[in-house]
Amino acid sequence: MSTIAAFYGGKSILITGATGFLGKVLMEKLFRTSPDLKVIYILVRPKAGQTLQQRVFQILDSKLFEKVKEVCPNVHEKIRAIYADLNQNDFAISKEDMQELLSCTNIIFHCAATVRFDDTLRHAVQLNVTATRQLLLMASQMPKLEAFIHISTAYSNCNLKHIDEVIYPCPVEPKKIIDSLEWLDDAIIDEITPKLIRDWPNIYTYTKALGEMVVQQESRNLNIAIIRPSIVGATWQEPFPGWVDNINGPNGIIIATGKGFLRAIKATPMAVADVIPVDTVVNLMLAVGWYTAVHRPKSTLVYHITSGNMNPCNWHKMGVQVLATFEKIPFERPFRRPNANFTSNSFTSQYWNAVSHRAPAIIYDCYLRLTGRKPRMTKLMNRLLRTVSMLEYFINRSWEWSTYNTEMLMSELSPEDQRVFNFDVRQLNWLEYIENYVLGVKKYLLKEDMAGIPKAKQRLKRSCTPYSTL
Ligand SMILES: CCCCCCCCCCCCCCCCCCCCCCCC(=O)SCCNC(=O)CCNC(=O)[C@H](O)C(C)(C)COP(=O)(O)OP(=O)(O)OC[C@H]1O[C@@H](n2cnc3c(N)ncnc32)[C@H](O)[C@@H]1OP(=O)(O)O
Ligand SMILES: NC(=O)C1=CN([C@@H]2O[C@H](COP(=O)(O)OP(=O)(O)OC[C@H]3O[C@@H](n4cnc5c(N)ncnc54)[C@H](OP(=O)(O)O)[C@@H]3O)[C@@H](O)[C@H]2O)C=CC1
Repeated sequence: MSTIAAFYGGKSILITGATGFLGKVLMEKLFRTSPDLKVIYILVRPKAGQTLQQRVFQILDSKLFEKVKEVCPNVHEKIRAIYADLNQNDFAISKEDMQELLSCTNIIFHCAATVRFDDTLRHAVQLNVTATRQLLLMASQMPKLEAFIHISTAYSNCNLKHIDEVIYPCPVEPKKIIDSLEWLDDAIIDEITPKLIRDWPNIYTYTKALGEMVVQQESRNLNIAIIRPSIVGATWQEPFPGWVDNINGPNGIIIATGKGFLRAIKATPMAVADVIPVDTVVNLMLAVGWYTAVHRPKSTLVYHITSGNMNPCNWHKMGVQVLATFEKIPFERPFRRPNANFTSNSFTSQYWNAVSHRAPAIIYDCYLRLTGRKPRMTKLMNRLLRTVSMLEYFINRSWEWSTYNTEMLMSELSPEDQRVFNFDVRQLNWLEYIENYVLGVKKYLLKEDMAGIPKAKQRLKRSCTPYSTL
């Protein structure tokens, strides 16, 4: 019997960000391995015209939860969705709900965040910093709380090259920033943002660093741990390979390349592609929750969950395998035959953008106009190139993350826990993982029918553009 799975039995667990990519996989694993847990409280806001209940039903009815329904048939009764907006005071939680959360919660997993690179400083601070402070305040009033697990990112200190499992101080105190955002108007905030974020590449990574500082400052006597994943990718093994549900990180690039929109990118081929499967991250989170609650380390431990130092893959290898997979399982109705070039030279990159991206988009829009249709390709291409430019920082550099705490934790697990909550990324076979990843993007994101593959392959054979060697 797994010690970790048994630990979560009978527990009341509070998850923020449960409707997000990581949150869903976390809930799935919890229900599957500890079906006797008492309840999972999730803080949810209504969204896109859906009520809280509709959002929960949609998640539980998805393919991701198919196995859970076999193991835990009463899963619907074990999820308690609580109306909450983390942007508001006290999260706009009702008094009764707040009372229940304060008196019953045993473990908190704080996953909610804005992960947009282009968010406003005001909104990103509100969600990634102030809301974290507010949640810690709530946690300090929970008599039954055993552990508070805060999810950060391995890139919260990406202004450094070597990153240890410690909390680094930020140049400006989070409290000062929170206070000043209360009275500064948006125009002034926009003006001072570059000065504040200094050598961080975007507001997201900067506010995640501030969030960690808040955790350190407001930890009181709580049992806290911080987890820093690198680029979270599709599932590796559980509940099945290749599950993915948003267009963040590599996902959007895989779609754009597979559909033939994107054919060149400014990337350093030998830079480490530090992708980490989402199920690996979740396994570590659950192991950390157990360890923090049971072993009560004296200080807040930081855990890196990255792939680069244990089992490195680079962008070249990843790109080659992604392209090879498009040959076997092409996406439907591509704009052009998928092709790819990596260049680390800015001039060459601009050349490719003009010749291989903007010009074909303009020509295609002319064709649409001539045939009486609305032009759309130039707009789409501009948006895509803007997205790519925001990711460039991360695909042209490599970082070294130390993983002493993560390795220590692995050695603390029983053989059974090492199997059930496997976060040993050395066992990952990249070629197999990437193939499943691309297949997952096709199935779960693009929702393309696998029966269409032979036809798509035939179409690909007829197009003559050769693949580049990257
Ligand atoms: C050609 C060469 C390639 C050759 C090789 C082949 C591929 C090889 C694979 C390798 C790829 C290499 C690139 C990988 C780069 C990875 C770097 C990642 C770095 C991460 C570092 C930090 C990690 C983290 O800690 S956090 C997670 C990362 N966060 C993000 O990734 C967020 C980044 N995104 C943004 O900030 C924004 O989305 C932005 C600014 C990029 C774009 O904003 P914009 O306003 O233009 O668009 P959106 O509003 O976001 O959406 C556009 C469009 O999509 C719809 N949409 C949004 N979300 C979803 C969803 N979940 N599912 C489905 N659809 C979604 C949205 O509704 C919009 O549609 P409309 O119809 O237009 O409304
Ligand atoms: N994905 C990645 O590559 C990486 C992610 N991380 C970290 O992991 C965590 C989870 O990321 P991920 O799952 O990818 O992100 P998602 O964007 O998929 O999920 C974000 C979650 O936060 C919730 N949320 C956002 N704003 C509010 C609000 N005002 N009130 C209530 N809930 C809100 C969202 O709810 P809603 O559904 O209503 O929008 C959603 O559930 C984050 O802390 C992120 O920084 C770290 C490294 C890499």
